Amino acid sequence: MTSDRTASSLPPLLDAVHNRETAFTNEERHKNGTLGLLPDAVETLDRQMERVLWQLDSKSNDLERFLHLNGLSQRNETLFFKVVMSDPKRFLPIVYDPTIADACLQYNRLFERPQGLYLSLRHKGHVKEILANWPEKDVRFICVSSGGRILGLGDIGANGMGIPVGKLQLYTACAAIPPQGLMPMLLDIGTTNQKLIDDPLYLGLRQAPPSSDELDAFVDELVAAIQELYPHCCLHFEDWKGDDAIRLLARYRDKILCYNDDIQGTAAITIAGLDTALSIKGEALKEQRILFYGAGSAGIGIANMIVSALQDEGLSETDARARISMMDINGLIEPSRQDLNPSQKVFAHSHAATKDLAEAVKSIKPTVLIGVSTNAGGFTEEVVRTMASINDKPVIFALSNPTDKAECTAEQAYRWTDGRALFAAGVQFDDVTLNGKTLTPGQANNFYIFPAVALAVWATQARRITDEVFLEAAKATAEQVTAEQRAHGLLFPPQKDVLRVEINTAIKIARQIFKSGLAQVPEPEDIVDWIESKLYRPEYTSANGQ
Ligand SMILES: O=C([O-])CC(=O)C(=O)O
Ligand SMILES: [Mg+2]
Repeated sequence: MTSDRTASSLPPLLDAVHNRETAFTNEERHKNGTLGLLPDAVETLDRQMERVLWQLDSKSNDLERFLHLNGLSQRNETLFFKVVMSDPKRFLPIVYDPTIADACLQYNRLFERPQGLYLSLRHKGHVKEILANWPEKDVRFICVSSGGRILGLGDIGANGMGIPVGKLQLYTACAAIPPQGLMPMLLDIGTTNQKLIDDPLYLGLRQAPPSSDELDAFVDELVAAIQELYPHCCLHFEDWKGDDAIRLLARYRDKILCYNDDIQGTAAITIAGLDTALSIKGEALKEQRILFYGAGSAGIGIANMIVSALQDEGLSETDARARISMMDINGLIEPSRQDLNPSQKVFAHSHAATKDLAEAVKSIKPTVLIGVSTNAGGFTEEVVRTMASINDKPVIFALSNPTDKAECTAEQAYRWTDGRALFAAGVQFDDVTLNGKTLTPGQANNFYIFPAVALAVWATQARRITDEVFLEAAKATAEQVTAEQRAHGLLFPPQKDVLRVEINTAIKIARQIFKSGLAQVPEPEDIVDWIESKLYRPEYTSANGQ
């Protein structure tokens, strides 16, 4: 991200990167020809933010606020980040999950201006030419989705573009990574979503997705083009269909700089939550019996990372896997199942076949129940009450999102366990008051992890991203929950501190990358100062290429 952003061929008021709008001084207006194109007042960034906050207050719902902020991001990038970073607890749920889910469902209808690179299967054989059309020449991260599994919404094809755009905004908002050099990408491979195919306003390819072989060949072409055009670029896979996600990560993880946020990022934040929950319970991970409800890319990713963490506690791989059971839409994963993929098969333990989660909970007696099913309400009263009868402090994570896909709500988890649950969800639920006590549910969302990983990877120019990086991120995140916060049942650091937390996490990860020999820059003497000096700040300064 060393390119010179001071030069631009766009008129100043149409160039979101350099635009200061009413903050252009009279002298600047003379120079850049905007005199008279702006009202008389010359304002500070803070004053401009005051206006945006007023405008947001006057909107009637979060989708309108999302659209307003999205428009702002395309008009004045600095002001956009100033607003979002001023109050992450308030704005993350607006620019990102859960509001972004509403936006993605209607993305083709809300569409005004393209915000990322659309790479259509139609462009097969010409991927490099298409990539070269992107105006920024020093691309450091590409967040790419096929739209095949967006959040808990299923396949929404090209409407999925909202996610790479939103995820990359979080690189900056949560870890102060400079926004230039970040490319959102939608790999338009078609969709199985007939409703969208039939919608006259749909913007993507109107055909069924290709075979996995054809898809892999297309992604191979993409990877080759990226390596040629952007040799320092990290490929961030996001929201692919489960099988594609697992297969593509296995295909590239040892060959190129890449990661899959749904597999590795979600796993890391879940491990961080488990770490905090177990410290509250005063127990070790190896003492737990863990049941997953959902066995797609997120479930498998979390399960595998728990296995790695258990191996670190001294267990063999077989013993570690024995502590994990999984259930999916077709029932408990056990050896008689004929439909299992290789990543699921290793978690098939002898047990009678069942499709009933409550029954599985009664017989397996898990201490930890993790929902990654997108089956809203899957954690029924019977399931949660059974968890409460087995455990003094049941650990219940209902990770499916957006809000209306969660396996249970925070209120249900607390009420059905008499306030004893150590609960987290993929989205933020409000505090719950029960018997005069206020309980604060955690948000086990990968936004605590992937921006920090990206900051460390960018700063160190890491060659590869290993699972150890994500385990380090999990550990560093959990460590930042104070004893006092733990005493209140908080499983994650407060969202208002997300930027500080992730910078601290990135520093720990960077140390680990240097130690592992995967860094491609010399280790600085003072790693803290070194990272701090690279951070983006939403100010109108020359440091931000203004
Ligand atoms: O985006 C989120 O909130 C978490 C995530 O990666 C997903 O659900 O795919
Ligand atoms: Mg995702």
